[in-house]
Amino acid sequence: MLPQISLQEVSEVVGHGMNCLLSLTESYPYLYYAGGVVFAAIVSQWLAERRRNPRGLPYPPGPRGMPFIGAFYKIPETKPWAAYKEWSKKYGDLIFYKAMGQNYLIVQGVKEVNDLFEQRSAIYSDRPPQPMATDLLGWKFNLGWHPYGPWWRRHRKAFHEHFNPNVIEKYDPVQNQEIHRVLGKLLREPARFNDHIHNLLATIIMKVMYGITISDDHNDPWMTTIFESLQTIGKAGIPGLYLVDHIPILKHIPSWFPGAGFKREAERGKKVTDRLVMKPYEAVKESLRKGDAEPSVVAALVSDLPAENDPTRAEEETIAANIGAVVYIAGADSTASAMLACLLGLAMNLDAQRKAQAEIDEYVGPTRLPGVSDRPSLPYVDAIILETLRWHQVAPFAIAHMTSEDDEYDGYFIPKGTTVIGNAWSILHDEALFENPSDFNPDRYYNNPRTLKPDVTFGYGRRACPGRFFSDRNMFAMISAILAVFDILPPLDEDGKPMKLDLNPTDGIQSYPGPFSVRIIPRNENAAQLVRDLDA
Ligand code: HEM
Repeated sequence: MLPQISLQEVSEVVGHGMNCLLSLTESYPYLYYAGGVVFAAIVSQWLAERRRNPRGLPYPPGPRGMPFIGAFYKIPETKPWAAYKEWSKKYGDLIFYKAMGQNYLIVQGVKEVNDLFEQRSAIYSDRPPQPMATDLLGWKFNLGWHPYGPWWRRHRKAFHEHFNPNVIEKYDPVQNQEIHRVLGKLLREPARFNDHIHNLLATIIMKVMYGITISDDHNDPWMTTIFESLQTIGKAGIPGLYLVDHIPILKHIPSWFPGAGFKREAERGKKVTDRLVMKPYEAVKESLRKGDAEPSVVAALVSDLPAENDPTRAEEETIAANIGAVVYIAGADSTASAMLACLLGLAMNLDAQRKAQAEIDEYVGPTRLPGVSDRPSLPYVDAIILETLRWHQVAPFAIAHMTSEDDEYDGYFIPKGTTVIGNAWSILHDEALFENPSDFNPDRYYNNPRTLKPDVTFGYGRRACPGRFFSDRNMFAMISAILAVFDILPPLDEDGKPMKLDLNPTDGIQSYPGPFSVRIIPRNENAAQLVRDLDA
């Protein structure tokens, strides 16, 4: 998934951007020409769409807005997933609008999601171009932003070989070792649970991918590079915030050119991206040369590379390095966000917690932790995972898809190049499908196969998250282990009464539960001793 940046921030950036643009046009008249190019592009897009839609089919319903800027100013700033759900009362489950010359389609019904993303996946699997992020800042490595085509397919295949459900069992030893460590940390420093959970996922992924152990130290050099690169991509990760996203030809202007601040910004950021992708990759290659490499995905990819003189070698090396970097970027914080939501939900529903603990006590007993092999006997823990993924959307809008052909659906015209956004939140909070959808209630999934599973939380069609099996296995191992030895309780107020908790998810491409605290307390002395023994 992606770094967190809220729409509030986006709108501040855009507002600031507009002011800057106005002052820039005074200093750099070529921006008037750029404005002219945008204007011409909008007009030619309009003419082309009329030509390609000879029967004059309407667009799906939606806010129409003002000439040229379209409905840009109507795009909801906070909790847009809930705002779009409100819009559906007026427009239905398919909402279309134009903003700054770009077409947007919001899809928020089970049927529409299935009809478009799944049944027509051949034309609903592209991504909107983001020249600032991919070409200039070097985030081309991220398969999540690759255009739909052969290069994406080769990355996805390489990824799948190492993360499909039949092979991920091999990562269990790393996962379990790190879970034992984190239980020890939760016992010693329960108030820092947020840091521990983030660090746990980062550690598992760096070990699995590169065989690299990161330290708990905030200055760990690997973590510093990752953090810096997330900062550089924060703004550029939002498609359309930079002029160059609208006029890609601007990427060729030299960085010394007046007004080309974005090019200088990109040059600095690109160096960080190169470090992110190449440094750990080179470290693995070096360890392989010296013969002391830890087993890891990247070590396996490097070992499988074609011979030095093979013409495909360079491309295969790029794919190996790219896969290494993308797993951290896509996998660490997303799973951490879901894990934190789970802890919060459990603290809000002690009854659910007791049911899961009773199940664990009965089938696993007090002398060991549950493992993935116990899963068939622990259906309530499974219900907790499903409910967590339904209740809190880590990526409420997934990553935007784009149509690669014109389409007709239900009597409407959907042009090629439309940005298509699935609203998983709206589906998974539909009162017609889920009673009291804002409640964290795993009972709705317990022994109830008819309840809609939260699959859309992992995205759609051919672009659906390829890391979901790994993440699911991590979540089961972590949640069952935590529940076996700890109670997760709400904080107490001054009078010693449990405080009310709330999910209050953050805005952004990637969403986290709002700041909260819980008390994490060993269930009994036996459980505390088990944690100490495992962490020794
Ligand atoms: C709870 C955890 C996770 C959630 C909720 C999640 C969710 C998502 C979503 C919504 C997408 C976009 C799908 C679309 O565009 O339709 C996605 C893409 C992706 N995810 Fe995950 N993810 C999680 C964990 C992971 C993990 C652990 C990995 C790596 C091991 C991973 C790797 C990826 C990759 C590589 C993509 C891009 C796929 C493509 O564009 O073809 N994710 N994820």
